[in-house]
Amino acid sequence: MEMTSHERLLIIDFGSQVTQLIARRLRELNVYCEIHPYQNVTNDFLTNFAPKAVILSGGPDSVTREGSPRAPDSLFEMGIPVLGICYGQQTMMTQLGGKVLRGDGTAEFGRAYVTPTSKLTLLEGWFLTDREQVWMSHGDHVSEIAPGFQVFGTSPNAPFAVTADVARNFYAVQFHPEVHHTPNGAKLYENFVRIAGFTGDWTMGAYREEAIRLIREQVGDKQVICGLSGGVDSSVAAALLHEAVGDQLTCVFVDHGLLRQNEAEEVVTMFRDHMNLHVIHAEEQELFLGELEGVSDPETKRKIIGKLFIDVFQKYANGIDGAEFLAQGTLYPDVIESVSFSGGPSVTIKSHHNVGGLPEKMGLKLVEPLRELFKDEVRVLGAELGLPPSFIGRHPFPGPGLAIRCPGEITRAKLDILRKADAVYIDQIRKHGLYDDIWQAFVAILPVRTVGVMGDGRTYDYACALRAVTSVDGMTADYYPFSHDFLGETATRIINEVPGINRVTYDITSKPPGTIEWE
Ligand SMILES: Nc1ncnc2c1ncn2[C@@H]1O[C@H](COP(=O)(O)OP(=O)(O)OP(=O)(O)O)[C@@H](O)[C@H]1O
Ligand SMILES: O=c1[nH]c(=O)c2[nH+]cn([C@@H]3O[C@H](COP(=O)(O)O)[C@@H](O)[C@H]3O)c2[nH]1
Ligand SMILES: NC(=O)CC[C@H](N)C(=O)O
Ligand SMILES: [Mg+2]
Repeated sequence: MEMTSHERLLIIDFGSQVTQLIARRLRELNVYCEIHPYQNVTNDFLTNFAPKAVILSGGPDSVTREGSPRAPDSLFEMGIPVLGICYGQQTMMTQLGGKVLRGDGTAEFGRAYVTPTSKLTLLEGWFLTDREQVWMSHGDHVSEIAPGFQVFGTSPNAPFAVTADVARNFYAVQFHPEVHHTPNGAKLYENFVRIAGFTGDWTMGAYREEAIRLIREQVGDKQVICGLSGGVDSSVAAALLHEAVGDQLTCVFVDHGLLRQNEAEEVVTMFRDHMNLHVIHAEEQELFLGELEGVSDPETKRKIIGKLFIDVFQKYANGIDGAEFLAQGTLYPDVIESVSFSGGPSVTIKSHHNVGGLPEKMGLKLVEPLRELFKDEVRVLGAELGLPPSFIGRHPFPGPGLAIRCPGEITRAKLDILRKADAVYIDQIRKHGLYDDIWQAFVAILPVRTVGVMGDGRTYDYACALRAVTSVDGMTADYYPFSHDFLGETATRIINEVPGINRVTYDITSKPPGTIEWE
């Protein structure tokens, strides 16, 4: 589904680890943008996409290497503003007649300071002092700027830190304005989209209207099955579909035996009684747990679960006359990560069950009305649709559920222990009023047993890890700084209240280098 009527900005991805942050900064400015890997951006693609401006991302390759990626040459003939970042700057210079060198001891990794050398609209409001902190991550450097370009800012190891051809609206910077370590970097994007003439027409109110129209167009008079988990994404997707096609919608809530304590009852009651949705409660515990028996490899678990989800949706669709569509709450980060499946420049970290885990041939056609959105945008849309705050504010819960919080082999006994521990932990978090400060929190049961002493007796039980992170969209995350008192009290409660656990640890890994889930 494409949102064609908005002003569009194109981000050409050269494989930087932080490309999605460029998209985030733009979305915050109410500018619609899409990221596409450089391989896909041909001259024809550019013409069809009709961007109002283009940003070239950073990337791991070196423009000095023969055959390294380039932007399509026609880009520079389109008469639209272009911003090149790091690798993007380097390829722009190379393609427009400048020079880039490798080595020479001018690498910069980490913090650096840029000093302005003349006034530039792109930098307006940026230099609050005589220099700005930026984040650099480059081995190559521009040694000669292209004809038409001028220097507007320098850093000790990047004499061409900010360059521009003002007449053609081409801008090129060596640092990364999209990361938090460039504290005022958002200002550059704000100036860039202003220069390009964006009006900021990307709002959730507009999105709602347009999504409803597109769903109606796509679905016609057919029936839609919606995978409903009770999570934020599928709840918002279901509400949107319900508004669009009314009783042509049937939601299927799959209980795969990997849900949290009381989750099934809560979700089914909420949607049936309070939202008037037609919900099928699919009791498929035996199917999922049976297929997962003896499996301990994380990717194998994910693939099995992804396939079974589709089998189950298909099974229920077969029972409904005219059911041709499957709706899912897939978000933009899921899509970005799935790019690597189609040969994009970045590597696959894990297969999200609803994208990478999908079978190649499917009988049902997908309806994914949230495909362009980040999590925080989905929450705004949910509020717009009138979902209760208790649902909009829920912590995310992954489709594969407790399977990926039980590293190693999954057993029913371990799942029971995990459910109890998780319930105590979340209860603690709520009691201390911390739920809304935390982006996601859960317990993982570890595949080790440890020795303890309780009531003068020896115990030999499982260890568990508590996880709690802060984040905006799950793409990067920090661990939550609980007080020691909170951690101590929670550990005591879990050990006292949950038979089978005798040791509690707190996971203080950020993402990256860790991921949020354990598998
Ligand atoms: N137990 C389930 N039953 C039916 N569909 C599910 C289930 N779990 C996940 N899905 C489907 O997979 C999609 C992706 O799952 P994901 O966990 O990313 O989203 P969510 O559960 O809707 O929201 P959240 O990320 O807040 O948990 C969901 O939107 C939903 O369509
Ligand atoms: O629906 C989902 N299907 C999946 O296969 C999946 N894997 C991870 N997650 C959720 O995604 C966010 C980022 O997780 P990671 O840092 O562990 O990759 C976190 O919010 C995770 O809970 C998933 N959600
Ligand atoms: N972060 C980047 O885009 C790096 C570009 C290029 N690989 C360099 O080392 O200079
Ligand atoms: Mg979920």
